[in-house]
Amino acid sequence: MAMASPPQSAISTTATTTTAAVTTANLRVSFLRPQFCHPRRDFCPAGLLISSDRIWSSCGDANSQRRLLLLPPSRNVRSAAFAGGVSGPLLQDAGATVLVVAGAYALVAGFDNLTKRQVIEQNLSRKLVHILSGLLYMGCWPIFSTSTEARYFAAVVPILNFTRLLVHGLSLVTNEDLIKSVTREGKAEELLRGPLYYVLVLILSSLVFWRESPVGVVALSMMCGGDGIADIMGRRFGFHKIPYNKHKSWAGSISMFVVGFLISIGMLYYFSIFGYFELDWVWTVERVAMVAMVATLVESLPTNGGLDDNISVPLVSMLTAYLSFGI
Ligand SMILES: Nc1ccn([C@@H]2O[C@H](COP(=O)(O)OP(=O)(O)OP(=O)(O)O)[C@@H](O)[C@H]2O)c(=O)n1
Ligand SMILES: C/C(=C\CO)CCC[C@H](C)CCC[C@H](C)CCCC(C)C
Repeated sequence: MAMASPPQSAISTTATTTTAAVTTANLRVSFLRPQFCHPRRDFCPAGLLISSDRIWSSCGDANSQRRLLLLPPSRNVRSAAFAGGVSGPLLQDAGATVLVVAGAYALVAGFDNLTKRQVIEQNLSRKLVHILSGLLYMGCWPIFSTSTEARYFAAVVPILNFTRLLVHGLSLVTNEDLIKSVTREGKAEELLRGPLYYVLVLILSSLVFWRESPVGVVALSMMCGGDGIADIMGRRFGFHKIPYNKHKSWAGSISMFVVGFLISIGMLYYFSIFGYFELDWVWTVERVAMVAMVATLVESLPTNGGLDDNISVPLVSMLTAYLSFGI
């Protein structure tokens, strides 16, 4: 990220002290429009704009459209679980990891059970697992501690699922239940495509963006909620096909745009409640709408069996969100 390089003469003692005290890994971020910038600020060498209680990072020159507010972990961040200092961050993260691993296992087993009992058909089960697993996974992020290592603990869950998919996909171990819940045709090797890419994206998002950036939150919302609903709605109501792709329908794409947009806004609001970032909502709605539009367009394109939606949708969402949000 390009940081403004402020004049050396403008460095204040307060700025230097505060900068030293704050490590990047422990910072929370806020994306605000220029008019939200704190009026009282001095420059420091790292490109951080220091105010009395907040640290601003400039993503360009002084007139840049983007401003990034970095906050040290503080009283503002709410921990959803294991509150209090008794357990310590390590224990909290270990507990949260065990809980989410169990949740992931229960989700897949639960949908397998529903499919076996013929409560829902296999394809609907697969799409509901697609929608719910990523969204619930993201929804669990606040139960991890505010420590630097928290994201690595959280990433353990998709990493374990990655290993599980690999082992079963390569038929090293056979588990018909897993195959039934997450594949289209019930073939083991299918685990090595869509589902594997899906968990890879979860790993990437938690390690790179974590809960501190709207980029990962929006990309996962589009992949899980948007792309998942396009299939469900498209298969049921997709009578009118898109002119350039006879396999996709207006109903699927419009549902993807609307639901992906709403879930993205909902998830951003959810994380802002916990204080991980603050957003100017009018500005955010515009940008999320743009990301949803680009992701929907890319999803609707013919691929001829090429690029999987679980790669194209999150990657293009990340890129668009990165360009529009600024990080
Ligand atoms: N914009 C969209 C997206 C999907 N669909 C419907 O949902 C089905 C599955 O779409 P998609 O998930 O893109 O297909 P595949 O990649 O073949 O399947 P999957 O990703 O689920 O493995 C399509 O055949 C179509 O009926 C649609 O109508 N409009
Ligand atoms: C069917 C899928 C993709 C095809 O488009 C999704 C596959 C999902 C994985 C097998 C399971 C992933 C679990 C998540 C990493 C964690 C979910 C935790 C939550 C608490 C349920």
